[in-house]
Parts: sequence; C-alpha cells; structure tokens
Amino acid sequence: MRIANATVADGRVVDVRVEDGRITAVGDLDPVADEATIDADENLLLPGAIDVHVHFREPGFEHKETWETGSQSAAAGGVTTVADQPNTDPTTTSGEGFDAKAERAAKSCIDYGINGGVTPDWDPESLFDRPLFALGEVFLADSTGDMGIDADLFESAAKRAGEAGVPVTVHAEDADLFDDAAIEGDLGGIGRDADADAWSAYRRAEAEAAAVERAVGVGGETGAQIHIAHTSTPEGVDAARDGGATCEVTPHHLFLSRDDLSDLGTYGRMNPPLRSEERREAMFERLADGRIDVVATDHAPHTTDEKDQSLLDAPSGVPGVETMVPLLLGAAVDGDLSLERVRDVVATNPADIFDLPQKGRIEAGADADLALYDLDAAREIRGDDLHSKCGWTPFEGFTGVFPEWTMLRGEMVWDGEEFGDVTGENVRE
Ligand SMILES: NC(=O)N[C@@H](CC(=O)O)C(=O)O
Ligand SMILES: [Zn+2]
Ligand SMILES: [Zn+2]
Repeated sequence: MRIANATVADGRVVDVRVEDGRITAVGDLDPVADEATIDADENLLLPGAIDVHVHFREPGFEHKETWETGSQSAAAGGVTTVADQPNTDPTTTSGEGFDAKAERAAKSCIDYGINGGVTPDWDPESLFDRPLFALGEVFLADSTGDMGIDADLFESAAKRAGEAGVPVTVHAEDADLFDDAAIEGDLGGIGRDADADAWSAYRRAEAEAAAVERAVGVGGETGAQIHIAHTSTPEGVDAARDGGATCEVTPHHLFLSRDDLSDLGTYGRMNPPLRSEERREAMFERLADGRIDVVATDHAPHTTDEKDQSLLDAPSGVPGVETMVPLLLGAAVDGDLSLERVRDVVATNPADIFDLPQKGRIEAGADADLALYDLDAAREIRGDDLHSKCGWTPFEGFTGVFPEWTMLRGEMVWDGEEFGDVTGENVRE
C-alpha cells in the first residue's frame, strides 16, 4: 500500500509505503504495479499516538469502560497504543492479576502495554515474571482504588524495578500536605452543582512537588528510571526535571483550571486536581517549550450516575483518550503549539522513554501506526459523539481536530465512521 501526498509534522509532503504492517519507505515514491493507494490530499499524517496512562477498567469495572470501548475510543482519537493502569479488580499486582488483565486486553483493537502495581500484599516475584510495560502508576497517595503506599514500600518496589530494568511511573502527591479543613463541613450540591473547588483546595498544589522530590530521590538511590505521571503544577514539572526524571501532563491540566469547576462540579473532580489558571498557563508554557516530555490522558472514566453525587462521594477521574490529539491539534491550529511538538509529546517521546523503538515515528522499519488529520476540519467536541462507555467529556464545547482515519500496523482500525476488525497486541511480547 502507498499513502500518497501526506504532509508530515515538519511540513514535508511525502509518500509512505506500507508492507506487512510496517513502513518500508518514506519519500517521493512511484506506485508499483497493483499497489493500493490512499491519497492523503496533503493532509497531516502523524504517527499513531501512544497514551502511556489509561484506566480501561477491565477486569472489575466493566460498567465504566471495557477494553473494547476504551480501545475504540482511543482509535477514534488517533491513539494506537495505550498503557493500562493497575487499579482494576483484581488489581494488577501479581502474576495472576496480570494474566486476568491480559485475557481481557486481548479484545483491544489497538496495541497496548500492561502496568504492574504496588500494594502491601503485592507479589513482586510473579509480577516481574510477566512482560510489564512499567511498574505503576505507583500511588504515593490514595486515589481511585485506594492503592496509596508508604515510603518504605515505594523504595523497595523501585529497587526491584531498577534491577529488572522496568521504568517506574509515579502518582506524586503527598497526603501529609493535604488541607483536610478544606473538605470539612457542608459542601453542598451534587454533580455539576457541587462546589468542586474545595477538592483543589484540599489536595493542595504544594503536595505535588514534595512527592516528586521524594520520588526522584528514590530514583537516585535505587537506580530506577522514574517517570512522573500526570504532573499538574509547574513546581512539580521543575522538580522532576531537576531530579533527572521524565514527566507527563494530562489534557485536563493543560486545557482546564479551577475557573472551570463552577460548571463542571464533580465532573471536574480528579487527582491531582485542577489548578489555578496561572498554573495552567505555566504548564502550557512548559509543554510548548519542551520542558514537559509527554502528554498522556489519565483516561479515568466513571458513569454519570457515579459523578452525580456529592463532592465527597463522587469518584475522581475524567475520560480523555479520544480528545487528547484533537485538542492538541486544535491548539496547534490556533498557533499555540507547533505540529512537531504535538508529534513529539504524543508519539516520539513516549516511544523513546518507554523503549518502543518500533512505535512513534514515520520512518522505514517502524510499525505502520498512522493517523490522518484535516487541519481545516476542526469541530466541536461533544460527549455524544465519543466512544467511551462513560458517555461524557469534560471538554464539551471545546474545538478539536479528529482523525479522518487511524491505522494500526497497516490495518484500518477507524475509517472516520466505523471500526475495522483489528486485533491489538501486547507491545512487550
Ligand atoms: N486520576 C484520577 O482521579 N483517577 C484515576 C486514578 C489516578 O490516576 O489517580 C482513576 O482510576 O479513576
Ligand atoms: Zn494517578
Ligand atoms: Zn491514573
């Protein structure tokens, strides 16, 4: 197959040859006999995005998301590889837990990795016997699933991961620094009417940098490769960089702030929480100038019934896997971000950090994981149009550029209207 006349992120217009699921040539390519051609019409061709932080909820919470719905949502947003987090039921904290997830993940229509998690009763022996994508997210404070662990366990877990050469991804918040008084008394309101700003006041910004410093310190002592998940503050990003760690930011910490909580209510409750508009802008600046390595979604779907509760009863987390690339391309169209930055933070950098040499690039030898975007076809994001089982988005009404089609290893997994019959594989096997 030949994809003709594709504009790549650096502005070149090229042809791309795909054979047996791989890219075999990029450049000015003459068609060969009987070769199928897809005319890209000078639209933007990006490597399939790699979202290194999703919660596809299966096994255990199939009412929120499944591997089928989560992976379809990803594909419809130009994402062709995901890494799934361990706070499922059973938790992915033993070989058995890993196997239970691997069985479900076989239904994914995109490629994937499976992370191992850490709890006091984990079984590192059998867990490290499995092909882990990463150890993590390791919860330094409780979040959905209450998997927060103490400093000693974190250190011994990081040591083990370091020995095994497995990267460690960290949910960095220090619960000792939370302001419990912020969520005491009558908070009033349910769902969108709840005063969710209290959540941001409670899980204070200062709690992030403190935990990041602790995590990078443990990285230095143990030799483990540390990657900070969902950094939400410029202080957290700077502490990660200073300590030699890589870091990711979510779309919600780039595009939403505490100012949006009066509309979102509990639909804007997540960990770490939304920050001030000033901190949001500082995060965007660090994304644009290269200080943030990766955008990953922390796709954490919950049903509207679950969100339509009081601030304290509603679960933390928002969906995002389908809207990540569309939002970033929307920002690129507005001139806030270069297309090369978008490509790097959603594809090339995650591939480099998590050792996926076959992914994240449009060059000969790489997997033909590709998505085509018409930058003139930005449209309004609507929860009703998305494919996650949860049926809502915190980005309702924002503008995004969705893929015309998405290809996994040369097969059309999303043609803009329908999903192909495509089977994903574990990228570590
Ligand atoms: N981010 C969240 O608020 N929630 C995540 C867990 C997590 O990533 O902390 C979830 O699994 O729901
Ligand atoms: Zn987390
Ligand atoms: Zn998470």
